[in-house]
Amino acid sequence: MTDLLTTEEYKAIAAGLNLPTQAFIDGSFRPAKSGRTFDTLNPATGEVLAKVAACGAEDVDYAVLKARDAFEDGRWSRLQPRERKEVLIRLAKLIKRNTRELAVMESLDSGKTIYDCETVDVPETIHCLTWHAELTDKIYDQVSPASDNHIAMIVREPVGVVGLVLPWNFPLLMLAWKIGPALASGCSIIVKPAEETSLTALRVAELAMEAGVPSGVFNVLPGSGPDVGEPLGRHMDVDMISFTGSTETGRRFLRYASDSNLKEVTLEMGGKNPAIVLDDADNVDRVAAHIVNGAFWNMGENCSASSRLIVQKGIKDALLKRILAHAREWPVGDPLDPANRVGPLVSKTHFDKVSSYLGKGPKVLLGGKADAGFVEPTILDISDRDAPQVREEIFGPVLSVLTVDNFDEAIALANDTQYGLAASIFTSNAKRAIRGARAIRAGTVTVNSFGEGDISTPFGGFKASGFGGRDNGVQAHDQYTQIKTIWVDLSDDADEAVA
Ligand SMILES: NC(=O)C1=CN([C@@H]2O[C@H](COP(=O)(O)OP(=O)(O)OC[C@H]3O[C@@H](n4cnc5c(N)ncnc54)[C@H](O)[C@@H]3O)[C@@H](O)[C@H]2O)C=CC1
Ligand code: BAL
Repeated sequence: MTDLLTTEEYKAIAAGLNLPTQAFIDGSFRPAKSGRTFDTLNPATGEVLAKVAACGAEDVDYAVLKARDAFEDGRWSRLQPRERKEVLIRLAKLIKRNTRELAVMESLDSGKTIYDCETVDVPETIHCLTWHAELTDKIYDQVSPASDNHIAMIVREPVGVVGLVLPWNFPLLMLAWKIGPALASGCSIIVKPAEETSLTALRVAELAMEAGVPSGVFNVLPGSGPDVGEPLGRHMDVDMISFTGSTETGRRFLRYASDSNLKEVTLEMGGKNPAIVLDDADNVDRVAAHIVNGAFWNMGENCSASSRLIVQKGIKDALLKRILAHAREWPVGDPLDPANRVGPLVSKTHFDKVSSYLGKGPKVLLGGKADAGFVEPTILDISDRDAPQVREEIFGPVLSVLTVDNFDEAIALANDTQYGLAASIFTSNAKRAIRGARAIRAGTVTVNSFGEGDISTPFGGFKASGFGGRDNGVQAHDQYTQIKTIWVDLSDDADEAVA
């Protein structure tokens, strides 16, 4: 980890940034064909950071054409895996060399704290790209035991032209989660960043060219969901979409695919993630620190945020006391001040949505205030299990506390949601921990901790949280490859037939 700078030093870097604002297609920056732009704002100040190209269907068509050309002529898709690996490792190194610039750009554009950008987002982006690069030449094809008279090879081939549709909560890291395995697999990509946060994806595309990714392989189209996401989702020459965002928009991508060419679709969507704390949990202070981190990290703008604390009544008072103490240690304020852990929410629209859940109904144990884009870490004690704060994904720093009598009730409540992305369970009883982890219907369950795992472990959801594949892990490469079976007849008859 690099040493953090002072706020003044970060502001000086911010003032000197050269922000990328145009679309990146076929190896160069260019304006939208319509000439239109949109304002991207700094959520901490509300000021316009830059005017970014507002792409549309004609830009999508052009980028798909270029990505298809690149894919078919093999300039990337048919390189030796070892060669792709070397280029991607160079890209990871270039990102590392530009850590400070990317961290500040990310913080300005999204409101994420510079502390998180420098210590998590940029380093994890580098780690993710390096990991997938290293995997490129270590994945083997298979030979089936089907028949002595044949060789039946099961080979992986890149899917083709893929659209990567990104959210705004981890702009760089979600970019890395998708471009890492997509590029390693040999696909050509069209990235559609969230309109709130286009800048770092554009800068990474430029760095990818510098690293040696050939033109046409890595394209970035900033613009709105309806203007860019929908034409990409409906395009007849896009082979696959990998999406992260809301469940509502995820459903749309399934419709786009079924209305067009039945492209493959993988969806990583929302969550209403439970953290269960049983009476026998060890080290209440440590549990409290995990709960607070799970709920408030990244302003709660996290699909796997622990947004429902399900606590057994015997431990509730002691736990809440420690949770309140930890939560008070999360300073809110200027995201370029490295002491702050909570910055502004990403946009006015999102701030209004999160604010609408505060102050109505449930008992407020902490926080509850929202002002000028910033929302205080808020803890609500709730008895109504159908309250919107219990049912809906708030995607802000709001923790809902629900009290239960026993283990079975806790598991039932944990599963009483349309979502199934992540969960945690805190207990000193190993059998209950495993039984609970198996019983919770979620893609990732952490025991006695909060976390999303590691780049080596697959990430995705059950139920309305996920569809069609996993990010991360070796399994991420499954998304971006097709399996083909090739039969070779070895029998003498076959030779005679050929002769
Ligand atoms: N699972 C996750 O990581 C995320 C979940 N969310 C949830 O979604 C809620 C709404 O946030 P949004 O930014 O509106 O999410 P969203 O799902 O609408 O946006 C995600 C991406 O989809 C694109 N998109 C939006 N509408 C589209 C359309 N009609 N066709 C094609 N593409 C489209 C957006 O431009 C963006 O790139 C949040 O409050 C949160 O609850 C939001 C972002 C990430
Ligand atoms: N937490 C990483 C995935 C997401 O929030 O979308």
